Amino acid sequence: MSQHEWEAEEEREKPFNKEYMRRMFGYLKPHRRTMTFVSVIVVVNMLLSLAEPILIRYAIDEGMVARNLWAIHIAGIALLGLRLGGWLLSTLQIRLVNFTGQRILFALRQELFNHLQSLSFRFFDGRPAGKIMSRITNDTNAIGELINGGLITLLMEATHLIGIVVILLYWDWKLALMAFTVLPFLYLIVSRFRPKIESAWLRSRHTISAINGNVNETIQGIRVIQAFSRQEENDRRFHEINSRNRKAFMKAISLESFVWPLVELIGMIGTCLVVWYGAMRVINGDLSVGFIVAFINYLWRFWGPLSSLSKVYSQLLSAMASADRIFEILDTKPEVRDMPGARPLPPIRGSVVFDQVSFRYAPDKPEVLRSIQLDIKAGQRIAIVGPTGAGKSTIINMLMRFYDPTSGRVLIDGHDIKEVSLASLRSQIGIVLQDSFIFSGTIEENLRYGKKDATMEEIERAARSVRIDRLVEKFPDGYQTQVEERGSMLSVGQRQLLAFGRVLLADPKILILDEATSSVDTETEQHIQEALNVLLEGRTAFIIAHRLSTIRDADVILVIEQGQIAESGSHEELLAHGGIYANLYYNQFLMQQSLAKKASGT
Ligand SMILES: Nc1ncnc2c1ncn2[C@@H]1O[C@H](COP(=O)(O)OP(=O)(O)OP(=O)(O)O)[C@@H](O)[C@H]1O
Repeated sequence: MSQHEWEAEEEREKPFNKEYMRRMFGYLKPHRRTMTFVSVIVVVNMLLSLAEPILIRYAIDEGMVARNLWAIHIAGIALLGLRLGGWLLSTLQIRLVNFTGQRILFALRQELFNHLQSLSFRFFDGRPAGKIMSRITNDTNAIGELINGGLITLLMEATHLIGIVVILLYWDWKLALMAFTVLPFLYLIVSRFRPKIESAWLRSRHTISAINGNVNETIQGIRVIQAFSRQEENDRRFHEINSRNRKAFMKAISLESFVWPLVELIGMIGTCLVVWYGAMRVINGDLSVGFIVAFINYLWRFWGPLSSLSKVYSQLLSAMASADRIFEILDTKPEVRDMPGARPLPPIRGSVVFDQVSFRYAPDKPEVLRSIQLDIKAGQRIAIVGPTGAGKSTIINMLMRFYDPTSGRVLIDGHDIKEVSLASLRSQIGIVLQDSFIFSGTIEENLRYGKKDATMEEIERAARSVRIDRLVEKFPDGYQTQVEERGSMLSVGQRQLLAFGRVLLADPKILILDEATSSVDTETEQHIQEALNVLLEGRTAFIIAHRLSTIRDADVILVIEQGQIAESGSHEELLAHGGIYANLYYNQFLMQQSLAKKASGT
């Protein structure tokens, strides 16, 4: 799915979906008892609140009109009691609902995060990271809010409405129907404007995520932006998105400021009708003053729940869209996973066979690897060379089982890697990528990534072997030095050395290395070369090679072109063959080396 298709997908609002509702309720199941208790509290609280106008009626008719001071005292104390009871129940209700909501949110976020980590690379291909992140934060919040606030509001306001309607009809159905004559108008207005208000808010939310995305990209790419002096152009783009957000917000507010007061006005008309007709009946002696005051009090309480319920409905639809996105992730099964009954891969020596391996990234994409046949002995060093996009990294992806071949098999020490457990496979293969990913934390923690239970002695030994001990000594905090996110305080060469240390600690039998193309100073280059020799010692190594020295030292050089092994053999054999490699060597590698020599002045 392309980014544009993806964004279009995110824009859609989802209709009510029973299945999603059932699944969302599933998260309430472990809290069934608490929620039942909360429901009882909500209903009791509503009943207490519904009793208030009855007491007011009593105070007026039996107290003020009948001039009975006791009735006024009783009503006053009872009203105070009701409010106190209501306060206690509300405190309990708010605490219980919010705590439960947080627990559900916690579980949902945790489930999503765990699942995300298990998903195969294919899932992440073409899905922008920002969007995935917003699912973990915003979408879980939307569901949490619905469960938290929405469902309780629904229960509370529905009880309220039903209670009021029953009381009003029971007390005086004619007067009640007179007040309800405005309901169809209210319905018309709300149903006409609510979708407009909602879509304005939706636009406002989407433009806010576009703003976030833009700021994020600017921070990530600030070096390139400043190097290319793109600030003005970026300002212009940001201004455009920012204006879209302002406009969407203003539209939403304009609509709201028009609609909700109008709803109140119409409700007021209903109340006025009751006041007018009711007052006449009071004058006629048909109704008491207390009755009409209490009746009007109920009517005041009637319009509030109506608009709350309409908002809950919007909340429900937006939670549906969030549920759709969250369940899409939760329902995606990792493509690459352990087969039923997968055995652990026993400790390996490191021989690798590619048996007619072909691969395409998606069914509608062309084949990226075509019938790759390879037979590598344990301990051999393989340099993979070839033009960009030839399929070098894809070969590595097959070996790590980041993707499964479309056809063919990969065997390690004779074991088909599809039949062994992923954890046992990957723990025996080490990988160092071009731009080594360094996590925020200390240098020690980053090294320990290779072996959780490594002793400090092992860590120091590994650091010495890959020459990062000198770097560590330079920092006052030594191994406890905090490296920022992505290791931004370290140079490219230092990051590479740290990644070497990490892999060395893991001590894998097979090593995959994507050599950095960026040039580093001669001293670091020398450190890297020395560290590399230590690292490669006694391991089968696959190196996507850019350095002439690595290529020349390799036991086998694989020349990949358009997803096929175009040539393979040792440096001397391939030069003698006079094919693609010989051409590459004379035209590219030798030139690179002489340029590098010139640059370093040697
Ligand atoms: N995740 C992916 N989804 C779809 N196509 C991909 C994906 N990764 C790579 N490709 C395509 O597969 C082909 C081989 O890519 P690969 O990364 O293996 O090339 P490479 O030889 O390692 O290139 P480079 O030297 O530039 O890193 C390319 O045409 C590339 O566009």
